[in-house]
Amino acid sequence: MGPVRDANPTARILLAERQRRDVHVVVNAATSADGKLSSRRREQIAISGPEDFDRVDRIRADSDAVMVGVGTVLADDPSLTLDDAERRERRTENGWSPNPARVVADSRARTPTDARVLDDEATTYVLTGADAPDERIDALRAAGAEIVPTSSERVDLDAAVEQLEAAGIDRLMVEGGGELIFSLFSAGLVDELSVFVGSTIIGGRDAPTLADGEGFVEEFPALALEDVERLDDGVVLTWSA
Ligand SMILES: NC(=O)C1=CN([C@@H]2O[C@H](COP(=O)(O)OP(=O)(O)OC[C@H]3O[C@@H](n4cnc5c(N)ncnc54)[C@H](O)[C@@H]3O)[C@@H](O)[C@H]2O)C=CC1
Ligand SMILES: Nc1nc(O)c(N)c(N[C@@H]2O[C@H](COP(=O)(O)O)[C@@H](O)[C@H]2O)n1
Repeated sequence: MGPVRDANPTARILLAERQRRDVHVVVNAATSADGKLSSRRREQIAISGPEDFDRVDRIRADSDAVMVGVGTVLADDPSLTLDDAERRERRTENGWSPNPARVVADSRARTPTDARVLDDEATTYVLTGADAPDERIDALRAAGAEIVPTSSERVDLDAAVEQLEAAGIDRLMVEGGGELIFSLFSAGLVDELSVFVGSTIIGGRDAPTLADGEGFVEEFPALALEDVERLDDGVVLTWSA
């Protein structure tokens, strides 16, 4: 990775940002052939297949925590736990929790108290912003969430990652959605990006894409292509950042 970054001044700036943290951040997502994460109705779509879901499960198993934005919780209600019982067992044998912890970036503490990420299967950290209502924070705490407060309107991802690191999270997998992924690139926090690109077109200017947010206009994060793999009816592309 070193020589690739050194050859690129933009990457050098991002590297300087990233060196402040030791947490390794791996972003993983599935997109349609036209780069969409889901339809404009924000309904979860089966973009990939069983081989890719197994690959996702493997990355989860190797992670200390799996993170999503609250938009994904509200749209998909994911569990973010491991499907494969043997992987859970192996983690336990290694002295880890059976499932990785879960992390939700949720500025205003909108995560529903009956969301699957708040079940008893794993520790769940909810990262909040300065404007999160106290009663919502109390409700999430009562539902079992560990609140990680930050002091900006949207979650200050740099500060939040620092707090997660202090809680023992060294390897953080991020599963989306597009708003959160853009912000992580913007903060220079991404180390690795894996995208399953499927063989379907979703279309729609309002459908979420891999990196939404405001978009970059001057400096664009540079990636180095590390691997290309055929899987299911698509391809997995892996870059280092
Ligand atoms: N195909 C795939 O691999 C995946 C698809 N998705 C899809 O993505 C869509 C959800 O994506 P989005 O709407 O983009 O929501 P998101 O999951 O990126 O969450 C965005 C929300 O997170 C909160 N947030 C707090 N701090 C933030 C920060 N610093 N930066 C950005 N957001 C911050 C805000 O409330 C913001 O509205 C759903 O349709 C879901 O189905 C989600 C995950 C994976
Ligand atoms: N890798 C992948 N392939 C697809 O085809 C998808 N639709 C998604 N979506 C995301 O996967 C997460 C599901 O989590 P659980 O299995 O419920 O734990 C969720 O975040 C979806 O948005 N991913």
